[in-house]
Amino acid sequence: MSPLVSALHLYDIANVKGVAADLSHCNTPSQVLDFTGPSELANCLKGVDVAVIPAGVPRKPGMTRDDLFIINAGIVKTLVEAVADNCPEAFIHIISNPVNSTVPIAAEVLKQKGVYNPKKLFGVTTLDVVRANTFVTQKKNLKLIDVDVPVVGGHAGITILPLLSKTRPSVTFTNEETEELTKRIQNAGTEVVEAKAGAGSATLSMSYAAARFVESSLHALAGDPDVYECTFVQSELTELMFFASRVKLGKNGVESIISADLEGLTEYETKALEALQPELKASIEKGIEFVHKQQAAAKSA
Ligand SMILES: NC(=O)C1=CN([C@@H]2O[C@H](COP(=O)(O)OP(=O)(O)OC[C@H]3O[C@@H](n4cnc5c(N)ncnc54)[C@H](O)[C@@H]3O)[C@@H](O)[C@H]2O)C=CC1
Ligand SMILES: O=C([O-])CC(=O)C(=O)O
Repeated sequence: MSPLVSALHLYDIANVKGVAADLSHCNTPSQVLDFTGPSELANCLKGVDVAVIPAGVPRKPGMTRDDLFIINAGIVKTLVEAVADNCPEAFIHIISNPVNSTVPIAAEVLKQKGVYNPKKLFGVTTLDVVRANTFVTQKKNLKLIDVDVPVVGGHAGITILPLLSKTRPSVTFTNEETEELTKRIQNAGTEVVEAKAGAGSATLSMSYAAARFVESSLHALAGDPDVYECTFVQSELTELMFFASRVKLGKNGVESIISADLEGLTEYETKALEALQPELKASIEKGIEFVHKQQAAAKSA
């Protein structure tokens, strides 16, 4: 790995074994980073090319991802402020939920700091693709390495939309299979939360997904011309300000958004795409409003 390309997982580095991380300039042990204060955080962020933010509380059974907003919104805002101040050119990967709102929060913070680059802010939705690929592989007796299902929309419930008709290699599904697989992929996070019965949400699979997305980012930064991932980014694919889709990654972040995935959708996918938009719009607006309210409160204080 080029010394210029370093990745910093802002918290719980042990969770992302396999991520290429250059933490030599940090004073803390690299296994578990426990930032003791803003100056240590600032030191660790200097010169970082990829900053990953997974900090925050996970769900317990019965909660939606949106129920985490009340705690995680402020955490993400604070950490993105630190990224803006110390490594404004970095790719920023937001894992903390609710991703549908925390990414818009991050965008507003970066705008306030005058360093927003929409091509370098990513909501990490890789786990949805990992799950879609796994479940399709199991259902159709394929080889996991061959399968790629684009997952678009957002990262919560019905906003997660696997485009099964666009599966590569080409696979056909009955209506029942499409419905069953779509629901399974949309509910997979909740399935894990319930199985863990209060002990948190997906961690190992998330670590794998985070590592995959960081590795793809490092390849893009290193000049690899063929890097594609699904991610929740500022987008003009729909009327929504942010939308997850396949994107081509390059040295400067998002090089292009792959619009072809939304062409020629099945009737099921078209309806699901329409149905997800009001919920996703509300989550995006909630994130933006949170930052604006905090800004107004700070001004009047
Ligand atoms: N985007 C995705 O696909 C996924 C997102 N998640 C989300 O990732 C987040 C973390 O989940 P887990 O790692 O399982 O939770 P966890 O409880 O195991 O770890 C959270 C970490 O955040 C740290 N933290 C809490 N407040 C902080 C602050 N103010 N500043 C810095 N660090 C702070 C905690 O000390 C802890 O180390 C949750 O919001 C969860 O919903 C989890 C899985 C998948
Ligand atoms: O479901 C959760 O709370 C964690 C998450 O985002 C996922 O596993 O996809």
